[in-house]
Amino acid sequence: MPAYKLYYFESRGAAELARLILKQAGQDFEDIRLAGEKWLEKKPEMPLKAMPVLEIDGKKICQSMAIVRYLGREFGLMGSSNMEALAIEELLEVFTEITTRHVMKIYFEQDQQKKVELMKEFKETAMPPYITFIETRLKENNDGKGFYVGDKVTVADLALYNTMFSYTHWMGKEGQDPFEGSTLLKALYKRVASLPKIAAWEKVRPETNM
Ligand SMILES: N[C@@H](CCC(=O)N[C@@H](CS)C(=O)NCC(=O)O)C(=O)O
Repeated sequence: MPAYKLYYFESRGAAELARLILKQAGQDFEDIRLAGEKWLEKKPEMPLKAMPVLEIDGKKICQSMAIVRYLGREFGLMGSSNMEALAIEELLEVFTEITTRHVMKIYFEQDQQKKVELMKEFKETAMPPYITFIETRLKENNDGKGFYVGDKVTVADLALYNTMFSYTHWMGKEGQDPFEGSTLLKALYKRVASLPKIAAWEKVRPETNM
């Protein structure tokens, strides 16, 4: 097995899905969290002067979603067929779209009142079509009672858990739940959160705002 080092800031952010995959796979890795001066010292060594970066036996690889797909394939978490892999990748793209189209704008809004209004609009207008889509896909597999695809956990389930955790904590501070009423997704969230390796990680991982 190669030696893995995962470099990121002191947050879940764009690195947490990779961490979850490594944890679910039971794979040792160095979880290197850089801040301030330490980041500035290391930055020149990073391929695109940004993180996350996964170092595999000394080779530094960037781009969070490429890292996620690589780790998913490496540890058998990208489904059991090309069709399952397609559904997983489709979901990953949905989350990327939600982040770039909606979440970034809200996150960087400086005016607190405007921010809360944007969150409300996000929950009431932007999210429902995505939730309907994800629930429809989920129902196509075992009527939504198991995992997102197939009969075992994949990167799709970890991504759902990760996104739901992040949005719920972030918007929960403003009394908003973007997944309100999504019983199927909430049930899947619980199934993933109670996987022994994920539950163990959630207990010990550093608590961060994002
Ligand atoms: N497309 C890249 C984006 C990487 C990126 O922009 N990372 C941010 C943090 S999420 C960063 O390192 N910014 C540089 C800095 O803060 O100095 C990915 O998905 O990995």
